[in-house]
Amino acid sequence: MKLQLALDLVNIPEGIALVKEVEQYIDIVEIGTPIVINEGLHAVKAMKEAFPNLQVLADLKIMDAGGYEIMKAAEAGADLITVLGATNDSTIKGAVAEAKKQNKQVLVDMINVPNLEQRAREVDSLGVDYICVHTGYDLQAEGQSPFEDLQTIKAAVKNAKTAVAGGIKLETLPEVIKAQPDLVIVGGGITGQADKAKVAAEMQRLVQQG
Ligand SMILES: O=C([C@H](O)CO)[C@H](O)[C@H](O)COP(=O)(O)O
Repeated sequence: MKLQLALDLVNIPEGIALVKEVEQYIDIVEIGTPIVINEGLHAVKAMKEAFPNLQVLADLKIMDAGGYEIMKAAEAGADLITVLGATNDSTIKGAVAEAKKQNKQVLVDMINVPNLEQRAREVDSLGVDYICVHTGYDLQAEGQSPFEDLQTIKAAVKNAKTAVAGGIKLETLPEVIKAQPDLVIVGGGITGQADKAKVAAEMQRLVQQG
């Protein structure tokens, strides 16, 4: 099981400073969608240059032009790129084909997919690397969480690895780990803490313990 730190509400220098605090406790650093919107793919390039030993995920949430957008993220140095499960199969197939060519990985974000079980099975047959359940900020604010959805995809997905994101905190991490995802994605649960290194270290301990 791996731990991914999601950076969302920071600029490039703030993001690099933050990762320096927790670098040894994480496997993957995510350049979140808000950063890509603010700073472009330069943020991915800057993070990869600053931390060549970490994997960098570009949270592009690709909805169309799958092959082209994967190619651009790969050029910037991304190791993993997100595509939305809500899009059509052609976009996902194009993304997967380009990612394989570039030796990169595709994480499909199932945010707001209504027929989760059925769509997870379909997406799983398209050769993607990860299928991720995700409760976004707006539904987190309404009290929702991704924990039940994680059980659903764990039962449905046979080929891809599974991932979970959305409001995970140190207190809720043991519940998440019980469902045995391959990847746990944490943003505010680390970035919003006063002692980020302490929380990240404890999260790493729990995740590695499985
Ligand atoms: O993907 C995310 C969100 O949609 C903003 O782009 C976050 O990175 C993801 O939800 C993880 O962050 P937390 O919910 O703060 O753990």
